Amino acid sequence: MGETMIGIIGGSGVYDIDGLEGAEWRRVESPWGEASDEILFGTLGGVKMAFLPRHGRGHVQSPSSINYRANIDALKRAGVTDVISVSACGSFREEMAPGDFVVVDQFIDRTFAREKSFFGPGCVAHVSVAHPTCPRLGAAVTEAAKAEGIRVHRGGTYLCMEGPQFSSQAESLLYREVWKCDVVGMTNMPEAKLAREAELCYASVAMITDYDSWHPGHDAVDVAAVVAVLSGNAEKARGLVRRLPGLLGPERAPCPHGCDRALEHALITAPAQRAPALLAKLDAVAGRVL
Ligand SMILES: CSC[C@H]1O[C@H](OP(=O)(O)O)[C@H](O)[C@@H]1O
Ligand SMILES: Nc1ncnc2[nH]cnc12
Repeated sequence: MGETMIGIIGGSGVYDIDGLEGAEWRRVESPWGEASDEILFGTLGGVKMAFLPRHGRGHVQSPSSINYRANIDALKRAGVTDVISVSACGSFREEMAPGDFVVVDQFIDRTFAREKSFFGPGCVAHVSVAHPTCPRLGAAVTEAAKAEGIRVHRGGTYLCMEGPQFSSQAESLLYREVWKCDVVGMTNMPEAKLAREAELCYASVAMITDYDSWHPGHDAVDVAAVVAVLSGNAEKARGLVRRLPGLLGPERAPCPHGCDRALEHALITAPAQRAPALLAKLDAVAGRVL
């Protein structure tokens, strides 16, 4: 039995969390470069917490400039076991209205200008992302949202676009009507894939801010519309986070879905052929199996 450390990745509008005992911002060095910001450490209800603002305090990183590898590596290196992302998203469903939360369970990755793996020449690995989110964590997040009185939908497909521009109406209709996606954002990929490579449980909460640009009864999304809904959503997200320690507890059993053993059969490079420089960088992410 290990110790739980809950990692929260805060998206647009969520640049800190409150109520942590012994709260302290600390930089975590990573061989993968600079994380988006320092990490806020502390405890909540006796459970260790680590909070990282995805875009940095003051929102300085764009979806394409975020160093997702450094962020996930820094969280893993700091001892995080479970990662919960809270993200501002557009909705493709009438019933997933601005102000609602959606506990995402699937992704379509349309990003193309990001580093997507910790592995590569000298140490090749292929993890499964058939089920990219952890159902145990998703259940806890759903329960936390319900306990906070948030309108929450369990399950949904998140279309991750490169951005930074919002979608054209034709893209919005394609994602909604042909691909049957539920929400759209710019950041959960490759974050979720990297969390899986790092053997971290990952859940994602989409905080709906708008109807993107498909809805005949609503203007196409812009930042002003997102920000108008964001502050209320951010308060709800903080309430949700405060409920998590009570639901997850300080002691952590192995993940029943195997997220924490994702690398068990993923490495394919022959041990004698593995590149020492890459292995050194993989110490936190893959040290368990190397
Ligand atoms: C400010 S609107 C677009 C911006 O908001 C979302 O960020 P996050 O996923 O970190 O909450 C979206 O992905 C874009 O980065
Ligand atoms: N409509 C939208 N598209 C992409 N990212 C978003 N973040 C919030 N709303 C969004």
